[in-house]
Amino acid sequence: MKTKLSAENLNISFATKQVLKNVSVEFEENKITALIGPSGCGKSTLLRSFNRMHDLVPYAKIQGSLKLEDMDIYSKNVPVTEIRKRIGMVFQKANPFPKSIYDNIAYGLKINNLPHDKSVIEKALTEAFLWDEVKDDLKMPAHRLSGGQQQRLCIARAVALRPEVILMDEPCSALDPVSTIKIEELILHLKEKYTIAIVTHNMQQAQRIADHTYFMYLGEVKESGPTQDIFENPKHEMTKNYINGVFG
Ligand SMILES: Nc1ncnc2c1ncn2[C@@H]1O[C@H](COP(=O)(O)OP(=O)(O)OP(=O)(O)O)[C@@H](O)[C@H]1O
Repeated sequence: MKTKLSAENLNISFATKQVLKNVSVEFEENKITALIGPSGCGKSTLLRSFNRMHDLVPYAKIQGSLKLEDMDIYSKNVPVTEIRKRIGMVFQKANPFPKSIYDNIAYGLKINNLPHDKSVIEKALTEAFLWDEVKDDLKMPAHRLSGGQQQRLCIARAVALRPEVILMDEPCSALDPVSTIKIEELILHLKEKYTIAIVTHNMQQAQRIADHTYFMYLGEVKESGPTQDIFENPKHEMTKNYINGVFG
C-alpha cells in the first residue's frame, strides 16, 4: 500500500478558534477514504487544507505537515495551481461554470495549457459516466442539466485535468437517491485511477464505497480503520454512538 496524501500533526485555527487539533491522516493510493463525524468537527476544513483553499483566509493559521507523496503542499516553491491540478476537488453543491457543457470541460484545460480538442472532452465526460446523456447537447448551458448530471459534469471537469487525488466534500448531499447511487458507482470506478477522499454524512454511503474511514470529533481524529471494522466493531463508545445515530 502506498500513501498518496497525508497530514501529520495538523493544527488549524481561524482567528482564535482552533478547528483541527493534531490531526494525522493518510490516504492510500487508489483507495476511497471517508471522513465522518458530527457537523462542525472539521471534516471540510481538513479536506480543503489539502488543496490550499484556506490560502485566502487571512486569519487562518495552519501548522503541521501536509504532503502529496513527498511533496510539501505548503512549500513556497510549489505554485497553488500545480497543487490544484494534481489534487482536484468536487463540492457539495454542483458548481458548473455559466458556460456550455463542452466549455465547462474545455475551460480548465485551456487555462492549464492542456489539449482541449473534442476527443479530450469526450474522454472526460465518458469517464464521468455522462457522455451518453449529453453527447448530442454539448453546446447546451450546463445549468440546464439535472443536479446529478451537473455533479457528474463537475467530476468530469476535475478528471479532465488528470489529477492524482480527488477530494469530494459531500458530493451527493444535494441529490436524490437514484443520482446518489450513480455518483457512488462513478466514485467506485474512479478509484481505479485516482485516490479519493470523501466527506460524507451518509453512513450507508461510507459503508458502500469507502475502503478506509476516519471518525472525527471536535477537531480530532478519534478512530480510524478499515470501514468494515469501524462500522461493525468500533473501538470507542463515541464512534459507536455516532454511527448508530445517537448524536450527529
Ligand atoms: N473560513 C472560516 N472562517 C472561520 N471559521 C471557519 C471557516 N471555515 C470553517 N470554520 C469553522 O470551523 C469549524 C469546522 O467547520 P467544518 O466545515 O470544517 O466542519 P464539518 O465537520 O465539515 O461540518 P459539516 O459536516 O457541518 O459540513 C466550524 O466551527 C466552522 O465555523
